[in-house]
Amino acid sequence: MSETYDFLFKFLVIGSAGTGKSCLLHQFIENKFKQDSNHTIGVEFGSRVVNVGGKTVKLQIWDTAGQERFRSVTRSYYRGAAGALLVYDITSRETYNALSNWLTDARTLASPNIVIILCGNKKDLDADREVTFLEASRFAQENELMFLETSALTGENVEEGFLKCARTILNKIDSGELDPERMGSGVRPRLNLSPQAHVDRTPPTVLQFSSRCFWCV
Ligand SMILES: Nc1nc2c(ncn2[C@@H]2O[C@H](COP(=O)(O)OP(=O)(O)OP(=O)(O)O)[C@@H](O)[C@H]2O)c(=O)[nH]1
Repeated sequence: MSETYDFLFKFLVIGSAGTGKSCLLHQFIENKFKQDSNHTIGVEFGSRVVNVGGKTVKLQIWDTAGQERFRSVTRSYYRGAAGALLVYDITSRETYNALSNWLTDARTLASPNIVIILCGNKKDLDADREVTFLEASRFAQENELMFLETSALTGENVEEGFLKCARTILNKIDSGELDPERMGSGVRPRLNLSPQAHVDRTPPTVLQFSSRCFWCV
């Protein structure tokens, strides 16, 4: 018997190299810390079905490489994303300073209405902190972003980050602000899932320089 989900959301994980994007995705999908994480080459992909506000939502998550040399490849995956985790490392001011550029890319290449949650990752390394919670929350407020500090290592706030973003998108659909039928909305309503839908967790997969995703055509 096939099952259905209410919505399919396209998500991005973006931010500078080494901020912990792949580890956040891995923690969200596999529920454990990814040991020996290497730089992402191009993009990786993972998915998980979640229940948010009484709705079943499949999140299709594209984890992009942070290194500059992959920028042209990763940019081609932005189009049609409904939500994004914008990640910096609380122990690296350099990654925080780069946020404006990432934000511009997301709003230009994905959609001006993309729902973005700012994640200050490596919260467990508080002793090495270079960015305060207060300044990052101000940045978030000024740029209309949600904000959380996360730790892919301990799992703190990781689930919350993805779910908060999904919940906000659902609220926009409910209020009529986001039309899921519109091309490029990053949302697809009611599609059939495989029979194992209730446990569907696609582990992160490396998609090196693959052709464009189906959302982008
Ligand atoms: N202490 C701590 N280390 C982390 C955390 N998240 C990631 N790391 C470490 O940070 C390094 C980079 O993590 P990745 O997930 O590969 O970073 P990335 O952002 O995907 O990097 P790129 O693929 O190059 O863009 C690795 O050594 C991880 O072990 C965290 O929450 N806490």
